[in-house]
Amino acid sequence: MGSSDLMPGEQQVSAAKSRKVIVAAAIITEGRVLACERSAPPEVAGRWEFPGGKVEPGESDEHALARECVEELDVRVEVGDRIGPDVPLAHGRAVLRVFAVTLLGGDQPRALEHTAIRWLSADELDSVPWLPADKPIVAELPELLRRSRG
Ligand SMILES: Nc1nc2c([nH]c(=O)n2[C@H]2C[C@H](O)[C@@H](COP(=O)(O)OP(=O)(O)OP(=O)(O)O)O2)c(=O)[nH]1
Repeated sequence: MGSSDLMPGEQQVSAAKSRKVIVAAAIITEGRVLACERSAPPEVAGRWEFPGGKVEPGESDEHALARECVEELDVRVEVGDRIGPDVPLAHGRAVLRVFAVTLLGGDQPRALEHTAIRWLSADELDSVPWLPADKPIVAELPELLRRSRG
């Protein structure tokens, strides 16, 4: 059955199911968040983001996030609350979903896939060129960072 055979409500459910979710981690430690400079592809290289990637079929958001943090930064993490809304990407075919994350076991991130990584305080959030979709998430961070200073 093609999507044109579906009733309008069913089409919405079908669209939501096929929408890819990109999960990303705002890793927060002592009032700072980890920002990562993309190395590829060329159209986004040099822009800054939160580490993360696509949720694979059958995988939970939390599992995908933990997997990406190991692959990209070689760190173990505990996944906390969502930050901000789902942000539409790629003409609505994907969404960016960001979670607050903390490091486990004293692990220290290493840039295995990024050009550079940098810990930013609330006052430094505007010092890097974020990917456009990250801006509404970054706007939520000053409050969270102040609270994490303890
Ligand atoms: N990881 C990540 N991707 C983001 C952010 N903001 C944003 O617009 N994106 C976009 C860039 C990419 O088009 C897409 C994620 O692609 P990706 O290369 O990180 O993930 P992937 O799972 O396809 O790749 P990989 O980890 O398997 O190499 O989402 C962000 O903060 N973090």
